[in-house]
Amino acid sequence: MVLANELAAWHTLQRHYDSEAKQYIMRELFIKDPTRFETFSRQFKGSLTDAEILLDFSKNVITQDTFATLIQLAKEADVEGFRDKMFSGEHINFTEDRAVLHVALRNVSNTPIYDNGKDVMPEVNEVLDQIKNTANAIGDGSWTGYTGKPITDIVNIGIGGSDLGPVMVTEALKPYAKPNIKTHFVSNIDGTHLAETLKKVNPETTLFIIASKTFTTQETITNATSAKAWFLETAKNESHVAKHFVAISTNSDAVTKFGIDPANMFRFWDWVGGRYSLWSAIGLSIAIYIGFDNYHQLLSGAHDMDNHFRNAPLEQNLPVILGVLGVWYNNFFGAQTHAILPYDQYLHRFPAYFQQGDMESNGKYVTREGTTVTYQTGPIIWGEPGTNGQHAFYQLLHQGTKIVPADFIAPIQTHNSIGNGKHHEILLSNFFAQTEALMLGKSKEEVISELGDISDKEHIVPHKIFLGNRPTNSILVQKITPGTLGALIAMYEHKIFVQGIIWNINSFDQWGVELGKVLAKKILPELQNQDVTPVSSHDASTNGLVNYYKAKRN
Ligand SMILES: O=P(O)(O)OC[C@H]1O[C@](O)(CO)[C@@H](O)[C@@H]1O
Repeated sequence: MVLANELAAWHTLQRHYDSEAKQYIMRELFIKDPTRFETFSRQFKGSLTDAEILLDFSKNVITQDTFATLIQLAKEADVEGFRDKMFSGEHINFTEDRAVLHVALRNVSNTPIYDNGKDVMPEVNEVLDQIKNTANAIGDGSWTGYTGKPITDIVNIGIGGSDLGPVMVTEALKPYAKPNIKTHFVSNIDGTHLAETLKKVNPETTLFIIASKTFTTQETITNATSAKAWFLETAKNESHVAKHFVAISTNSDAVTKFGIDPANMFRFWDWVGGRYSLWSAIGLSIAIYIGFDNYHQLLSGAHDMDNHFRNAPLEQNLPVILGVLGVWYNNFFGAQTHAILPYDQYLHRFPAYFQQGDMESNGKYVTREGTTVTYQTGPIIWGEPGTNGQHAFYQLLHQGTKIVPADFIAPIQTHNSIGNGKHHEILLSNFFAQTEALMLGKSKEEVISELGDISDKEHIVPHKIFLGNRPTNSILVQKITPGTLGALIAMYEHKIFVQGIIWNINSFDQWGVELGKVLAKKILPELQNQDVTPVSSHDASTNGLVNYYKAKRN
């Protein structure tokens, strides 16, 4: 595979950008083409769930030529070929020699999917049954604690992909929560996270889910060990652990060594990347919280989107469209970041979830061939829910010096139609107004005509001008249901896939998180050592910081 910027379509895009596209003014493009919304919007409708998504990408700095060439870029990068390799279990995560098969976990149509010649579906379904049985037993109160009381609280202990997905989804699907179960999440090694959670729960009625693909992650194992010690302070007897601790992992030896009964282990496989693992048993807390049927809808919504990604022509394909538009701004306009702005309070962790999903996948400078890229790769992902973001950072979006392409996401129907729907209409009026304002801007003439007599106000005119022409996608869904959420998440996962293929990087490993972990393990014994002799094994700054800490800590 050649570098992305060696592809013919990339050169065409560069010429197109230099010669005309960088001067495109969206408000003029809209005047020229009254059908621009119809040309640049697509609809997705799930067949297994109620998921419906409208993607309006007409407020982008593109023409039909731009769009056709962006799609051509995806073709030349062989997005379709790599997509098919992913679905057929090829080891496209070649640095770890692994298949990338999170799609198998939501393959509710149950067609065979192979890894190393073996159909993975029977094992996937076995674990799915185990999830179902556990979620049902906790939901109906038949899973009881060591004193015979039903479980009322779930504490998921995990970090990164073993935390962010369940946190985001349980927040997003709160309207579907079972009334008798509360969920809590402990991820940070900072003891405060565990301590504050333990204050809220009772050992007799709490189930701890230890979620770790590797079961070696320092934060998770330390938190799990402290949680077990806390539990045993009251329960006293080790044999009670079986009713209160389950594990989700690929590492059964480490789970057994930790003291969790193998019967209480939910397995998953090395072909599930951590940041794609909410579809595996890592989603157990979700299934317990919203019930298995809703959890199944979540998987089905994602499966619908998988089918769309596999089968829709590229120019109709939502993940492909989002992917190539991101490349357009990242690589031709020099955008450094991409904002995800959900106009739905339930989606308040959606941007944080895709910080890992996107940045751990595509934050890489080495190509699949091991050379250094000569172009930008993954953007910085960030965002907050609307309208809070408006009152915080939108000033920069509207009048700052940086280009920030943004996705605006909103549901047509709210779960909370309080005030006779007034809140939701105000929310949506802001959703529509923001993308309009970002695109249109406000000219000098408009400012002057608004101000009327400007004789004593001329100096403020420049401050009130909005240049506009700031690109956004509007993503309208019918309602945040389990099916819709599943489809939305899968849409973004595949968008990340498309971009990784175009940039010719491996989106499925994460070597970049290792170095800091290794150095922390070297520093820990130096902190544990009470010897006051200053450390000198690091650079001057790190020595200085460690020694300052050691001198001041007592
Ligand atoms: O599930 P584990 O093995 O505890 O890993 C947690 C997280 O740590 C990482 O490996 C990197 O920090 C993530 O990819 C992963 O989601």
